Parts: sequence; C-alpha cells; structure tokens
Amino acid sequence: MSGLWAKLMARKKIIKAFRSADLHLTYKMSDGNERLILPKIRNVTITDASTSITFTLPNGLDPKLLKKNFYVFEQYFGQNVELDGEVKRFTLTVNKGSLPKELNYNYVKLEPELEGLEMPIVCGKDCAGKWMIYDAITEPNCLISGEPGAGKSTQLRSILATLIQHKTPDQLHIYLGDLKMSEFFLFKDVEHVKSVCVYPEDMARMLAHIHRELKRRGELLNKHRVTHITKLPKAEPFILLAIDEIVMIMDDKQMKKQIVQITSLGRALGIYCILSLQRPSHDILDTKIRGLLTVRMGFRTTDASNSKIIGTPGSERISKTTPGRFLVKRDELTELQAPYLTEEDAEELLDKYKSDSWTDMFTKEVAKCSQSDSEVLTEEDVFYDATK
Ligand SMILES: Nc1ncnc2c1ncn2[C@@H]1O[C@H](COP(=O)(O)OP(=O)(O)OP(=O)(O)O)[C@@H](O)[C@H]1O
Repeated sequence: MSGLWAKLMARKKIIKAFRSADLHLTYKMSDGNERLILPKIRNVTITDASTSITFTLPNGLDPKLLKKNFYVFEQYFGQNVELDGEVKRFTLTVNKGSLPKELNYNYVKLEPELEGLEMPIVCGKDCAGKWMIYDAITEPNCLISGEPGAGKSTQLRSILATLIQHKTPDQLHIYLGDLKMSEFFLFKDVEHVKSVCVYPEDMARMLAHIHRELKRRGELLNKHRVTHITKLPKAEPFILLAIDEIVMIMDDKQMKKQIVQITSLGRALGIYCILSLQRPSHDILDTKIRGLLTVRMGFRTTDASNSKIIGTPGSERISKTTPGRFLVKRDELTELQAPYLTEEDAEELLDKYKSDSWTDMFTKEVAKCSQSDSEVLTEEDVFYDATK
C-alpha cells in the first residue's frame, strides 16, 4: 500500500470509529437536518512500528467520552492501540508489533534498563518491544492474579531473581510465604532471603516480625525527623514480602490485619509487598486491600468478573496458548509478555547467591510471638511526628 493510500485508509477508519463511538457534536440545521461535527484529524504518521493519528476535539465535546468509548478504537484498530493527550488534542497510536510469544529472561540484557531504579520490579515487554519496569519505592504494593498455569509463579520468580542480582544482601531482605509449597524452595539458602515459610504458624511469626519492624522503622524516622527510610543517616535494608497464594492466609484475621497494615504503612519505611492469588473474590480482596495494591498484574482469568476484581478487564480474553501474557494496571492498562525464567535457569543463577550457613529465621524453634505482635499500628504510631 502506498504511503498516501495508507494514510487515507487510516483517516477513513478513525472517522468510522468516531461515528460508532458517538464522538461528535450534533447541530440541528435550519432545514431540520442534523449535522455532525467530528474531531478534526490534524496529522497521520506511519512508521515501520506504528501508525499515529493526531486529532482535536470540537469545542464542547467531553474528552471523557474518549476514555469511556476507547473500546471502539480497539474494535476498529485491534488491541495494540494507545491514546495520549488531554482536553482537546489527542494522538491515537496503533502499534504494529505484536507481543512476543515467549521472552527469555536474560539479566545481562535487562541490567541497563534497571539503572537509576532502587527496587526495580520488572513486569515485561509491551508490543512496541519496550520493557515496563517500575520502582517499588514509588509503587510499593502489587497483586499478581490469574488462573492456575497462567504464569504468576514464574513472574514472581523472575521479579525476585532480578532483585537478588540488583541488590546486595545488606540492601535487600526478602521474606517469602509459600503455603502451596511449590515455588519458593528455590530461594532457600539465598543470602538476601530471611525466610521461606510454608506453614501457617511460621507465616504468622514472619508477619509478626515484619509488623514489629514497621514500628521500629517508624520510631527511627521519628527519632531522626525524616520522612523516608532512605533519608536515615545509617541505611536500612529494603524489605520485600512476597506471598504466593494469599487465599490461604486471608482467612486468618490476625494475618490479614497485619498484611493490611504492612501494605498501608510500608511505603515510607521501605517495606514492600507482592501478593499472588489464583481466584480473586470480594471476600479475599476487599476494597481496602485492593486500594492498597496499586499495581495489578492480571494473568489469564476464567471470566470477566475475576478480571474486574483484579482491575484488569480483558484478562479473561488472554489465550491459554500464551502463558506469561498479562495485563498490568498502573495508571493505565497495558498488555505485556512476562520474561520467562525456568526453574532450572533460576536455580543455576541463584546458586552464586547461596550461603552454606543460611538459616531460616522463622523455623518452628524460633521464639514465640510476643503479645505486642497483635497490637494494631496506626499511621500515628509509625510516623508520629516525623514530619514535624
Ligand atoms: N513468561 C512465560 N513465558 C512462557 N511460558 C510461561 C511463562 N510463565 C509461565 N509459563 C509456562 O506456564 C507454566 C505455568 O506457569 P506458572 O507455574 O508460573 O503458573 P501459575 O499461574 O503460577 O500457576 P499456579 O497458580 O498453578 O501455580 C510454566 O510451567 C511455563 O511452562
């Protein structure tokens, strides 16, 4: 197709989309007929990777309609569309690239992308081939959800492997909960890892410990009159709590309460959470906890109601033939392919971070939880007058 012809076709298609999405003003003419005032197309740019169409809305047309009726653009142009802009001027980009079916995990290739990030959480690659990586410092809590076999544990594995390679054991302490007893055994003996809990009693001790740490860190901020852990004169390690399948602990009121407190107060204290869950429901993920898990990774779900609870509508349409494919909801919803780190490769790369003298902090022999573990912390307890 010649360039000019392709541009004409793109114009024609977006005009059809404007009409279908009711993106127009309607004027009644004196002869009784109606005239539609459609958005004005300002520019069409076609490159090897994408087609971008810039348009302006007529004055008086509510820009919120674009977001509301965005699905119409997807119906016309496919799922690889993005919309940027505000108020009046917008650009619709149709990416030609498709997501890779498999994306091998390769830390050496990934490393340059991690520069400048304290706690990089690697999500995956988008259809334009761009990595999505965010910093847990600014987005502290994440939910990974999806049906069995969709790729949740593999995603957790590669996120942890990246952090272990990026930070020293003094900079990052990892606490793992694995009541399914299926995934985290790989991380035993790794110096960064303080515990791999597979029994609810151990998990209770682990959460109680992190809960105490919340309070201790809050007091430290208070003492030094700083608002973030990174501003303390002596560096404290970041803490990452990752739990594979939280359904098994959310029935326990005490543990649930502690998780809510850790996720709500951890941000300034350098304590971050990644929670995974097969089948979301309103009981397990009430609005309070959902509100705290600001990053949501929705792998394939069984139905639309599940993906709605996760906050990634559309993940029910992800094909069974593409494990590792998911939608991530941060400010926007983006489709990504997760990097694939096999168990065998993970074992090999983690080997050099393992220590013969490693012990698990929360084996059953460890001291019992103190009474204060059940204490409810408030923002006042941990942040008291740190900002004064
Ligand atoms: N990113 C990926 N790229 C390619 N294949 C993947 C990816 N992630 C997972 N898979 C494939 O899917 C299989 C299941 O993945 P995984 O165990 O991570 O799923 P899960 O969602 O954690 O399932 P469960 O809830 O049963 O533990 C893997 O063994 C692997 O073959």
